[in-house]
Amino acid sequence: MACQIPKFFLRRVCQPSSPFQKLSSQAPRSLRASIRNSPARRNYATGESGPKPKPGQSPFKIWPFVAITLVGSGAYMLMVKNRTDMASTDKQIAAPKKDVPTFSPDDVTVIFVLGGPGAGKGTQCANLVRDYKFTHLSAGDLLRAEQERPDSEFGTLIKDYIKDGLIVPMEVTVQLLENAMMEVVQKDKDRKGKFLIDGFPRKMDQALKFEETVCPAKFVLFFDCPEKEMQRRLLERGKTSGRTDDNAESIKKRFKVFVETSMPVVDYFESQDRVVKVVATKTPDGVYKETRGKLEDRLGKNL
Ligand SMILES: Nc1ncnc2c1ncn2[C@@H]1O[C@H](COP(=O)(O)OP(=O)(O)OP(=O)(O)O)[C@@H](O)[C@H]1O
Ligand SMILES: O=c1ccn([C@@H]2O[C@H](COP(=O)(O)O)[C@@H](O)[C@H]2O)c(=O)[nH]1
Repeated sequence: MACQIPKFFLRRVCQPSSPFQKLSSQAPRSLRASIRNSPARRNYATGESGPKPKPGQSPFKIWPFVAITLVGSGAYMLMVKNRTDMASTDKQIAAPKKDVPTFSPDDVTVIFVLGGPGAGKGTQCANLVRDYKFTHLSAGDLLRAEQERPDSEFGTLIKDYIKDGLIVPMEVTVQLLENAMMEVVQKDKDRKGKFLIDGFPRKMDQALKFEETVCPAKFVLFFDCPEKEMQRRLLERGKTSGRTDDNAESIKKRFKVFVETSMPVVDYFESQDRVVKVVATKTPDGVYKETRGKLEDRLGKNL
């Protein structure tokens, strides 16, 4: 079970190092030496200097220490109480945890579509929409649309994350996906219930959150393509796409995030036998043939 540590405590305790730790370990030797050898330090460390006590008088005056300790403890307890109250207020503000996902997997089919940047996810999703009446929801497209929405409070944040190929905090993306699914389910009776969620989940927290609160997925459709080919495709696409992340520098960052953050998600689903893998190096038609065949095998008449 996860350890329940109050957030304020974590924030304080998990700082990598205090300024003082940094100072003592990273400061130049001369500065460190001058701290070690200061007169104040010598005084407490050796007891060599200072006035001598009278006979029968304790060398230490104890009351100032007792007073400082009592005042200090009182202040600390007050601070802890204050922070605890703040933490419980946070909990009241946070959205209530849902007990069940919004959509049941009995009514709604969700297939996550993953693969590196430029592997051909969008291209193959378009084919599947045409032939099997899936609804295609690209997490990247939804984020780009939200970024452009005039009243969005997340516009700038999304813009910065996308440019650097980073994963936008999951709450934003999961909510955008849930809203889009709800809209389709409520409006379009024909298409209700069959979703290709493209380019998502790219990070474990997204995967867990989505399956817990929105809908458990059937499996991941994974397009496997080497970086060299993906880079070639993206640079070609970059000539006309207008995307701020289809350039050599952003592509490099996106590949790194894909390997370090998104591949563990594929491994997680693989460990549950929930990955359908397609080789994505052939022509678009060749890739589609394999995709179709494997989906028919897996879904049968539900495709
Ligand atoms: N099998 C393929 N062979 C060659 N080019 C392809 C193939 N599939 C897609 N492409 C081209 O590569 C580019 C990237 O394809 P696509 O947009 O489908 O990839 P993606 O995985 O959705 O990318 P991203 O994750 O960046 O959104 C496009 O210009 C597309 O036309
Ligand atoms: O779940 C997601 C999906 C995407 N992003 C960000 O969007 C860009 C572009 O995604 P594409 O799928 O290539 O259109 C991606 O690099 C991320 O920065 C995200 O944050 N979370």
